Amino acid sequence: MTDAEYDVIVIGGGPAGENAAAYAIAGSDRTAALIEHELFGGECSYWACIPSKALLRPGAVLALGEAMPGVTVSGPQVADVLARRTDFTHGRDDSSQVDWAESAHIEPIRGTGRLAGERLVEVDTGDGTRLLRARHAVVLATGTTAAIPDVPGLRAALPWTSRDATNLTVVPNRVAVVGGGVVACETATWLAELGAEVTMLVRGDRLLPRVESFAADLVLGGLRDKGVTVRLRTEPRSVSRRDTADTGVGRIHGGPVTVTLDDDELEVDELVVATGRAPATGSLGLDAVGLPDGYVDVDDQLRVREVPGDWLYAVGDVNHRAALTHMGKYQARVCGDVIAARARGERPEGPRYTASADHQQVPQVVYTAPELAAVGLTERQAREAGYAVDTVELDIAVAGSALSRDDFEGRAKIVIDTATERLLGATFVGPELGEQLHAATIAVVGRVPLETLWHAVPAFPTVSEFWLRLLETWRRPT
Ligand SMILES: Cc1cc2nc3c(=O)[nH]c(=O)nc-3n(C[C@H](O)[C@H](O)[C@H](O)COP(=O)(O)OP(=O)(O)OC[C@H]3O[C@@H](n4cnc5c(N)ncnc54)[C@H](O)[C@@H]3O)c2cc1C
Ligand SMILES: NC(=O)c1ccc[n+]([C@@H]2O[C@H](COP(=O)([O-])OP(=O)(O)OC[C@H]3O[C@@H](n4cnc5c(N)ncnc54)[C@H](O)[C@@H]3O)[C@@H](O)[C@H]2O)c1
Repeated sequence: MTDAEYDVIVIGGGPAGENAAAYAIAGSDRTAALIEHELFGGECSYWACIPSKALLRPGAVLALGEAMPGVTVSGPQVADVLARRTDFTHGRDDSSQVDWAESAHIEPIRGTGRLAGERLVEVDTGDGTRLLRARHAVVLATGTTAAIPDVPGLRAALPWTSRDATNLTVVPNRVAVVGGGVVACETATWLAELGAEVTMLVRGDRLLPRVESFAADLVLGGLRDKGVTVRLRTEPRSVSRRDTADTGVGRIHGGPVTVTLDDDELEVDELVVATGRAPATGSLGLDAVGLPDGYVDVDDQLRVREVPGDWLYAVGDVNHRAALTHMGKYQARVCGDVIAARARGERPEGPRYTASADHQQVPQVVYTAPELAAVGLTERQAREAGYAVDTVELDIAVAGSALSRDDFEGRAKIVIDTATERLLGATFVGPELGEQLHAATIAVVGRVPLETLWHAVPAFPTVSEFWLRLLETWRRPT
């Protein structure tokens, strides 16, 4: 006997889950429940994208001011930076997200959801258990949590995860960041900007293994220029800490931490673990529908593979296709449209109902200093995918970049499919170049021939004139 029926039930109220629910019922009288066991708005709003970018922006503004003769800037005022961050996370009050859900005719349910069989979801609300039935679809959107590697003593030392680093209430004097991915690089950037003495412990021989190597090198140089000590080919062998104390999120979790490395030791006041993510599927009941625990594999309509009947979908980080907020929301829009079409008795066919951009056309901005913006395939990924490629790579030096700030240094690379003369990927590194990325995304997704791009004339004197230099170089290779 079920307690309630909805057309659509979404488990996980992050950005992907919210969008899937909204799109699945938009403009109809269909009903949706959105189940969240923590904060509606998810990791992105309170613990990840929003607070991290709020912490990084002051450093970028300060650097711009310092590079502009005639302008005097000072800072950062740490208390004000942290206060603005907290404004953006609403002090972890999710009532505005609840209001949004209700205004979109989605019923928010606080509790932990788990699959209990075909179209059945059990919710532990804290006061008891409710059994819900979905008439059309169940969507899994439970995201990920920080992965903590099995290093002796590490867990017992109560290290910071990204949640502590983004919600810091105090800047540790000496801090070590374990990892060399996006979270590690961004975290090291804001901690150094806020005055910490930062050491990065990076297992590999470079940062950011999935980006063009010139871009990773420039990010490495930028971190070192900020005073960050980056130790490559280094990982903790064991960790010990005196007086551990569970003081809460973003506070120092006890006395000094000793990190034992291969050849020496490092003592710091706090340790941040940024070694990747694990799927939040442990208590999701995947076994109830015959699935193993772990990331949930989906097709391009976001239907969970291996589960027949077109009723179970997964969007966002939990499906491991492209762990970025904008890509999770993109998948959610497709998924919601697919569910809506099926509910109307239509066959969802064609591009509107197919997630295609999260394979080889993913845009991402890494908010380090310099900023790194990339879309599509790197040269190496393109070659591995079987393309014959041409590349153009150059320093960005146009009137717009020189005018924008006295310290402008940037570099751009494009990857071109030799057979079709279309762009497969682009990478830009330099101050505020994230804002230049969407033009490249349109060219990659739109498969715009470079001969056509030649007629897309960048306005003078904008930074975007570097596109002209790229195309000139491609037309007249030296
Ligand atoms: C430090 C950091 C910075 C980042 N910065 C960026 C950035 O700048 N740009 C970007 O695009 N991406 C960024 N990301 C990645 C981004 O946060 C994720 O891609 C995004 O949050 C994924 O959205 P989601 O909805 O799939 O999952 P989540 O945001 O993780 O939401 C899942 C929700 O499901 C809930 N949940 C889990 N299990 C259950 C259950 N059984 N029942 C009920 N509720 C459940 C969770 O409480 C959570 O609220 C960053 C990540 C980190 C860690
Ligand atoms: N600006 C943005 O778009 C942004 C910002 C932050 C995070 N994100 C996304 O969030 C996701 C998670 O990012 P992340 O940086 O946590 O993960 P990641 O997978 O990008 O990087 C993890 C890093 O940890 C290292 N590592 C893994 N296990 C280790 C171990 N046992 N010891 C030492 N090092 C180890 C890896 O070599 C890698 O360098 C990514 O998909 C990322 O794109 C995006």
